[in-house]
Amino acid sequence: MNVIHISAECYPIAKVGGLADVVGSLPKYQENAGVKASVLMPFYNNRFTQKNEFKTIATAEVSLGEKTYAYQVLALKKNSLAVEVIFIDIPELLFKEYVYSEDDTERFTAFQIAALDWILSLKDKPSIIHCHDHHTGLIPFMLQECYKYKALNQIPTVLSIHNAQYQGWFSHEFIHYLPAFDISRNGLLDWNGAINPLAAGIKCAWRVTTVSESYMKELQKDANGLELLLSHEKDKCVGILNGIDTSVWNPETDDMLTKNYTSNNVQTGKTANKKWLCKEFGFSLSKPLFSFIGRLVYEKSADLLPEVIDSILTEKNCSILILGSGNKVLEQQLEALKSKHKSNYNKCIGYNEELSHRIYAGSDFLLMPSRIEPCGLNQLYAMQYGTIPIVHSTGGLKDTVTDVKHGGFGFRFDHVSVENCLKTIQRAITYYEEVPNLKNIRKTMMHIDHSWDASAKKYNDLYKSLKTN
Ligand SMILES: Nc1ncnc2c1ncn2[C@@H]1O[C@H](COP(=O)(O)OP(=O)(O)O[C@H]2O[C@H](CO)[C@@H](O)[C@H](O)[C@H]2O)[C@@H](O)[C@H]1O
Repeated sequence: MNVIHISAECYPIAKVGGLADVVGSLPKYQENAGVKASVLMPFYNNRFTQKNEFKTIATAEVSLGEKTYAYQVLALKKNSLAVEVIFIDIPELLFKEYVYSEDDTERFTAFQIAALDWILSLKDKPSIIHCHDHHTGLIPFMLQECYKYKALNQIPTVLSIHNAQYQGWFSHEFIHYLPAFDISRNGLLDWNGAINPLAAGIKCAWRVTTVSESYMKELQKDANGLELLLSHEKDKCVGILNGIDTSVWNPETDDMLTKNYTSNNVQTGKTANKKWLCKEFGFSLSKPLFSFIGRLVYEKSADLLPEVIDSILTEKNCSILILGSGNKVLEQQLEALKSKHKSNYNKCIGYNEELSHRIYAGSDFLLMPSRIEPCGLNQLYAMQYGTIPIVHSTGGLKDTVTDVKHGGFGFRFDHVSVENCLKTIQRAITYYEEVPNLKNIRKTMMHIDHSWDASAKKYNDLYKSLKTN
């Protein structure tokens, strides 16, 4: 059995967020569990593509309405990645520095058509096509409905929803971008009067997965307009919790850290990493350090951060560090707070992979007040590095973090508000001050197996249940 994952992001090639981490790691673990896995993604103009050499394995053209774009299918000359990755290079559309841009309808529609044209040309076809998020949501529809893909329509499709907030909507006036199909079937593309690639994927994929069980249930009540569809299709939906790549996220071997450590020397290891952060960002080593890493958007409750930071630092004895980018007004507010809280607040506005590893290792607590968190990887990385997560009880956060008051290893609160964030941070500060040694809770967290082993097997079993021949 062989699966091809089709995705806009894949770590370490192109990463905006957690989607890249999943597509960069799940296939490796699937291979270990006996299913051959590869990745098909766009060819961007970024550090990875500049630093590596590629060979052309096919050339062709893709049409979007009246326009035609030449493209190549590329593979790495020397593959140092754990799985095979194939690239669709449409220079006029996809070859940009950043993964996403304003013309994503054209970019990702062309990418999906080129991807299927290439699969159609293969002698050995994949046994499963696994799509990720709305950027690849048209694929299950096209396989099922477009005349030219008839030869592929017995290949089972799986669509994973990493984030249902983004759906890739575009107007019906662009329906001619898609290869020919029976137009009376265009209702499959529609949701609320627009072409909705995520909705089309949910309707047409053989199975739909969400990245945690709780998120699957939540989507039936709150899915940015798709609630009805998701409750209607619930029998083909399954929640499979994300894992983490322990060859990348491992404090014992992570070469981005100041000092490597295991659960046996977690205290000294974390202190050495905290010292580096405190020196770099001007904090006192003796105060508990709370960090936030992520996209500065509403789903992550990033809009609450300025008020939370200002209140907590006016009253309490702790330090706060923010790493993220997103909403520009919020970025400015977070910048401005620095002049008021010089010695115990700092921020890095931008994207910095290495710093994120150092923050997971050197912080005492990681803040994740997300309003919506389909799975969340940050809390898993934090726990892997012995850092205590503070989370809103939602989605995957609810499925992976148990509160200390129930014998667990984190702090949870139920409703998102500045007040509840503050109360929970206060609870964590008291815990930090009163529990003489956080070693035990850190050790407990570090011993939990968050690797992909169990979940990769669940995906493989799901594929096997869909096999048609
Ligand atoms: N400024 C920055 N600098 C460096 N690194 C940064 C960064 N901002 C974010 N990151 C990194 O990006 C990743 C974020 O992953 P998450 O899964 O927590 O959220 P995201 O919303 O992107 O993913 C969506 O998809 C994933 C995967 O399914 C789900 O877990 C999640 O709930 C869903 O919202 C982590 O690796 C984090 O360290």
